Amino acid sequence: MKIAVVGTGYVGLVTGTCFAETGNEVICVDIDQKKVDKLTNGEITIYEPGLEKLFLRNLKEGRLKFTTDLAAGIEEAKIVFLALPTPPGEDGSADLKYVLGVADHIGRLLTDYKVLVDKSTVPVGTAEKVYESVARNAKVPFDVVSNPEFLREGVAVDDFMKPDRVVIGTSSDRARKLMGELYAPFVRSGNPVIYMDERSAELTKYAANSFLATKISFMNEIAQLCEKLDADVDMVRLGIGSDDRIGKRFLFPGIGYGGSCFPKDVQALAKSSDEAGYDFRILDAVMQVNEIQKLHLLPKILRYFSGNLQGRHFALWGLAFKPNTDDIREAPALYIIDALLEAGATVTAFDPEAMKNVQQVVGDKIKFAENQYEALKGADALIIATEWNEFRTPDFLKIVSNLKKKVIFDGRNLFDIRAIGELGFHYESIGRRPVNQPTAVIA
Ligand SMILES: NC(=O)c1ccc[n+]([C@@H]2O[C@H](COP(=O)([O-])OP(=O)(O)OC[C@H]3O[C@@H](n4cnc5c(N)ncnc54)[C@H](O)[C@@H]3O)[C@@H](O)[C@H]2O)c1
Ligand SMILES: O=c1ccn([C@@H]2O[C@H](COP(=O)(O)OP(=O)(O)O[C@H]3O[C@H](CO)[C@@H](O)[C@H](O)[C@H]3O)[C@@H](O)[C@H]2O)c(=O)[nH]1
Repeated sequence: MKIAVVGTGYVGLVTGTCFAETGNEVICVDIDQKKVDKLTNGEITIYEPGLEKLFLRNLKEGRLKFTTDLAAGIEEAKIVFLALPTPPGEDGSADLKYVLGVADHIGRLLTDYKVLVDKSTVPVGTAEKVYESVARNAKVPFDVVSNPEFLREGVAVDDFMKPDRVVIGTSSDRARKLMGELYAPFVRSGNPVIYMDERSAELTKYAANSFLATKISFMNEIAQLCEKLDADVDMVRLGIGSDDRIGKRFLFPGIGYGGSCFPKDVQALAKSSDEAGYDFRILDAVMQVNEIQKLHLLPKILRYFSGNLQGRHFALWGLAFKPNTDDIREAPALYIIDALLEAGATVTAFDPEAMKNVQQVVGDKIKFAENQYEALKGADALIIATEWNEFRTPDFLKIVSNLKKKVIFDGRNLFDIRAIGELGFHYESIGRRPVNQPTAVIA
């Protein structure tokens, strides 16, 4: 089938590549000429494990093309995906200017029936708004479908190729049939395509992200309580996660959720709810807890250094909002850096993929190291903000020989408490007992 994907960012590129991989002819459209040139020349524009191989194969075999020309891009497509940004507006609601702007433009370009698909995360009622924008100028029939995307960065290819479910919101039999054909190769038995109306599909996306964010904030509160009651959150997590009704996943406490989706989507659902005259109390708590959690390590660090970080130097492992991505949007590490600098400390950071992006934001306010061990040189303590695999099993001898003292503040609970205690580290993590708490105040 011939399809077009408008917006070739994270979701657009994964969507286009994966549809090409299942034999479709895909044209991706973007307004960013530089991005389109790079992609056309075989240079991938996002870091996503496993994507480059598929991208290059489909580009080479001619199933995947890129253009800035919307008219040419959609001309022959039966289905046109809109994978455009929906950033938070000033009041927290999703800003639909990109989606509705393109919809308005597409109305003028339609020459035959097409299915237009909202792939972006959009509030309830957007499919109707898109329909109206297109209809203002369209002279041929068309349908608008809501098909929210549930992929996670870092495992996006797997999530797209083997989705837990595909949600398709449409009230048109014609659109339903075409969408069913397109997704047929992706859904295995037990992982269904779920058809519903457009509004329910739109809400499903926000409900999924908000529920997952709620799970995380809930566990972060349990972790806070563990610290107060001298319990261990890892034990509690195992204890509750083995109940199928709760499930093992997304129960990991840490320094809060970040990324381009959870923070903006929880906020947008709260705003939609407000506008609908419903006070969604849980969401307010989820956001408040997350704000507090991002800086949960700071009081621990301050306490260890007797309330004064002036002149202290810290090594920071991890900048991306989670491992296997270079994405730093709403990354907790950025909040920690700001707080440390404000307290008069200095920072040398290392991240396998995200250093370039952070450098663009913070400039020379912090230093960047070539590798994780170089970051430790002369530091008073190591802070861990992202759970990259290479940080999980480090060479502890190298840590000891580079750090000034054996002190680690771990925002992702990477190390076994007993093992790290035996190595003589002062180690503080999230919701677990501190190891080797000094009895004397550190000068
Ligand atoms: N990133 C994720 O993991 C993820 C997962 C699921 C859903 N989503 C949702 O998908 C949507 C897109 O997110 P993203 O992360 O891919 O965004 P992104 O910012 O990475 O990419 C958006 C792309 O759209 C392009 N663009 C902007 N205006 C355009 C126009 N008028 N015509 C053509 N192209 C235009 C930009 O140049 C950019 O390349 C958002 O609604 C987001 O909430 C994102
Ligand atoms: O137990 C957990 C799991 C995750 N996180 C944090 O939660 C954030 C989001 O993680 P994840 O969901 O893996 O990343 P995203 O790529 O942002 O994916 C989410 O947002 C996407 C965009 O909407 C959706 O498509 C995905 O289904 C949804 O998982 C990150 O900061 C993680 O560190 C935790 O703190 N504890």
